[in-house]
Amino acid sequence: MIQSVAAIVFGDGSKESSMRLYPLTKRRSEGAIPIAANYRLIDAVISNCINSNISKIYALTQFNSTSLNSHLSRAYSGAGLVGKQGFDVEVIAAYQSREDQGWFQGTADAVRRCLWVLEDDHNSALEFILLPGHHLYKMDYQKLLAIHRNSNADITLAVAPSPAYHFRHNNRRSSFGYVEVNSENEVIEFRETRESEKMNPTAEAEHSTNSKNCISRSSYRSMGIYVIKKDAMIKLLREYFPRANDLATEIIPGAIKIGMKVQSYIFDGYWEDMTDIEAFYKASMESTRNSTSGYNFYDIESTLYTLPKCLPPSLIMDAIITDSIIGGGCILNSCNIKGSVIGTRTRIGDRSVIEDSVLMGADIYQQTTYGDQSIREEGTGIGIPIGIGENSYIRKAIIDKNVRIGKNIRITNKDNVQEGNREALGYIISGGIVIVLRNAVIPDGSII
Ligand SMILES: Nc1ncnc2c1ncn2[C@@H]1O[C@H](COP(=O)(O)OP(=O)(O)O[C@H]2O[C@H](CO)[C@@H](O)[C@H](O)[C@H]2O)[C@@H](O)[C@H]1O
Repeated sequence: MIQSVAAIVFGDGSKESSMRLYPLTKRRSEGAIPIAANYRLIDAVISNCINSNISKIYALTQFNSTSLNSHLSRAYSGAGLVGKQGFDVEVIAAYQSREDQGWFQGTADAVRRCLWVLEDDHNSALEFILLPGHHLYKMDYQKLLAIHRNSNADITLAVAPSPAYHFRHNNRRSSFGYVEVNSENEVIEFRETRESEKMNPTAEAEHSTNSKNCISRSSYRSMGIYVIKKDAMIKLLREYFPRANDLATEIIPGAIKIGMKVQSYIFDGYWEDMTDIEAFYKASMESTRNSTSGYNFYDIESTLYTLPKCLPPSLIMDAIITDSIIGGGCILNSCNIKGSVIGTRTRIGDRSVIEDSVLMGADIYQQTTYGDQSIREEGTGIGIPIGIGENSYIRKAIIDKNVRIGKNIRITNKDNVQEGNREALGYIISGGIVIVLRNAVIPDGSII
């Protein structure tokens, strides 16, 4: 068990960052979003820590954190639950004190205000690995740590290739870190680009190859993953930049400026940073295919851990299912499911068709009163049980948890709307994908 390093996982800090995956983040933080039927996004980064033998993990949580805190403490506290002894996930929920008033103002402020925990005598960590809690990727952090130690860096950033690709395919994201490195992969420039800065991708790509000052410079995207020496972290946060709130916009560029050694670790594996609904939808669709691209949920070398659930096996009656993943405890009648993710405890009625969709399932099995057929009123939501009713058709949609969808409905984005807020009706359209809100009721016969 490696004790000299501890992980700090960022839960979700602000209203702004939570808007990226809205409405999935309406009542939960990004890391608590269900993925691939059985898991939560944060399971990927916690599992990376466990599989990299990093035994001490702090999770800093703040915004909409109830379900994240609950998941982390039930799945990973007390060690034994995921079958791994000696690992400890400690949730540090945002707090206020006599000295520290107000909420955490950003990633740097959050870490600074937890330094008293991180500096505690029983904490033997000499390095911290700082990790966003909602990215989907598999990384052996020991490789990152080896680069950090071998280069004797104060800070090491994990970076991904192809910034130009990122610009083309992800122009909706609010910010990202642009990293330029020399031939030794030492970071010589780090710039956080906000949405307001209109950056021309072609010009950026050229800049990286035509740069005059360096013989060889390459540009990368920061993954928001940093290893920092404990001493450097304390000095940066307390002495050099005591008022800085953000690691990416203030601390990392500041460290380079004052001459600290900032190294890069180039990661070329699958990485999805879930910057918007389309990215989440794409990653979910990839999970239904047994291809080499995308996140490998079936890799026995690096298990994806989560909260073990006591669920019965899925009951599949006369259903036709292709290219899909089905979570535990589902009840699937004579339905047709294609290219979809079906979350735990999903119930689908006869003759319904689900295509290219993500169903997040339910927290409970239907109780008789609310879903009672005898009190059902046609054309209203009254009496509709949790799940998908009979003879319904859903295509290219994300159905959040505990949704009650009636019979004879169609959710296909029939008017091909790209962006639309219909929260009052129980759904939002983002990037052409219909997202039905958690706990929403879609009455019989609805057409979306
Ligand atoms: N007070 C707080 N408490 C707990 N958690 C908090 C927090 N404030 C923020 N977080 C969380 O910390 C992570 C980093 O969030 P930021 O909003 O600072 O950066 P962003 O994700 O835009 O970009 C970052 O990640 C991209 C890659 O996705 C990089 O390119 C870029 O340089 C980097 O800033 C997110 O998981 C966020 O939810």
